[in-house]
Amino acid sequence: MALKTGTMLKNRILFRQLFDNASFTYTYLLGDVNSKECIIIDPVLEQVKRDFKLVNELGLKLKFAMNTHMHADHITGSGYLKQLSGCKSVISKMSGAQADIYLEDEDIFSFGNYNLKALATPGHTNGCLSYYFEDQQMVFTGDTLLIRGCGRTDFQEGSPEVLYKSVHSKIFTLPLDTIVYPAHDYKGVMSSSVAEELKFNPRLTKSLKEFVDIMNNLNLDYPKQIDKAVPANRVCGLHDIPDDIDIKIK
Ligand SMILES: N[C@@H](CCC(=O)N[C@@H](CSS)C(=O)NCC(=O)O)C(=O)O
Ligand SMILES: [Fe+2]
Repeated sequence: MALKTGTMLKNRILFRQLFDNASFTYTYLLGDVNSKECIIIDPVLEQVKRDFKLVNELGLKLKFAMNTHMHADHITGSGYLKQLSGCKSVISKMSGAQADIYLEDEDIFSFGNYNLKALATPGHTNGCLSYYFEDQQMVFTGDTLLIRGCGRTDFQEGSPEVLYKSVHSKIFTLPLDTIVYPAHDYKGVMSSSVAEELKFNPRLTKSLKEFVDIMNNLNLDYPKQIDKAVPANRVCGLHDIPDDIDIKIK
């Protein structure tokens, strides 16, 4: 039986930050307590059953499974969530990935009584979007802006110059107390703020020239799942996963 929620604080948003400890990915659940509509941002395939169980326990109805970009390090849970819930999948038009709904810069989308705005923030990939939730002073930055870091720019059409411009023009211009929720953190930090990143981000506080130099010398290994994740994510992740199949990527 679904939990009864929202009896005291009618306008409070239902918000959960969920974690996948294999890929260090944060998945976000946002729900409208009144209408019961909810969305999920950046679901991970291996965690779909956990996330969908939570949606049901909270008495919510999933409207959109959204991605901030075509991920390279994990397979999105969008396809499987579609299969389980009948929700629509959402990604940017520029991502080159299949989805039911495509967003572009400044597009507004809603769940329940709430609106979010898509901000085109390319640089990590061409199709990176950040999702700005002005009403709750939140921004979901995907891999564009990480906490004290940023997405790498050495594959998937990455460009340090483009990423620098995206962050400075689209994220750092948001109200200073906007809370930044990234797609990953590798050090256990869960959120930041625009003010904090403007002051302490060791990459993006530098000049463009210094930033480009840093990004061109990160020398990171490619994500372990890249060869499976990108082709799967191009078709909205995997669908129809039977119960007896171990969906963990070896
Ligand atoms: N070791 C991980 C991949 C780590 C990684 O490359 N992370 C990406 C975001 S996922 S596309 C990134 O942009 N990192 C930036 C950084 O500075 O770490 C794996 O094998 O999956
Ligand atoms: Fe990424």
